[in-house]
Amino acid sequence: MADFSLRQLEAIIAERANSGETGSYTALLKQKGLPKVSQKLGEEAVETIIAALSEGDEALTGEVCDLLYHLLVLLHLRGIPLATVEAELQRRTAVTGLQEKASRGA
Ligand SMILES: N=c1c2ncn([C@@H]3O[C@H](COP(=O)(O)OP(=O)(O)OP(=O)(O)O)[C@@H](O)[C@H]3O)c2ncn1[C@@H]1O[C@H](COP(=O)(O)O)[C@@H](O)[C@H]1O
Repeated sequence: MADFSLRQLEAIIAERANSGETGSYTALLKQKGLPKVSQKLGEEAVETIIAALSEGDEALTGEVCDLLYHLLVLLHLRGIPLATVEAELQRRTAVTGLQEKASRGA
């Protein structure tokens, strides 16, 4: 269990999204399309914020799982591999967050 990674969940999502199985929530989400997945991601983000501010660790962990799952489904629908996100995060480790913000001209 400790070895489980987001890469493995990404692979499960890809397999289930393309399965077309009626019992698959991932396949159902894919069928409903990017607007529905984006809406769900927003809902899960709000639920995560509420849990962070007013609920216990177990509830917050559950909401973070829902959030990460829907984020991975969104990336799948947009055709962006998790490896691309990881590569960008790795690139950003070369600078501090404030330096990165300044480089964007913000
Ligand atoms: N990690 C998840 C995961 N996290 C959350 N969810 C689903 O996300 C939904 C969020 O709950 P909500 O109450 O907000 O949504 P809802 O009311 O069901 O949906 P709406 O009516 O709002 O559209 C629930 O149906 C959860 O089951 C997930 N569904 C699937 N996975 C993973 O994806 C794999 C494949 O799932 P299937 O595609 O269903 O086989 C599973 O084995 C899991 O590993």
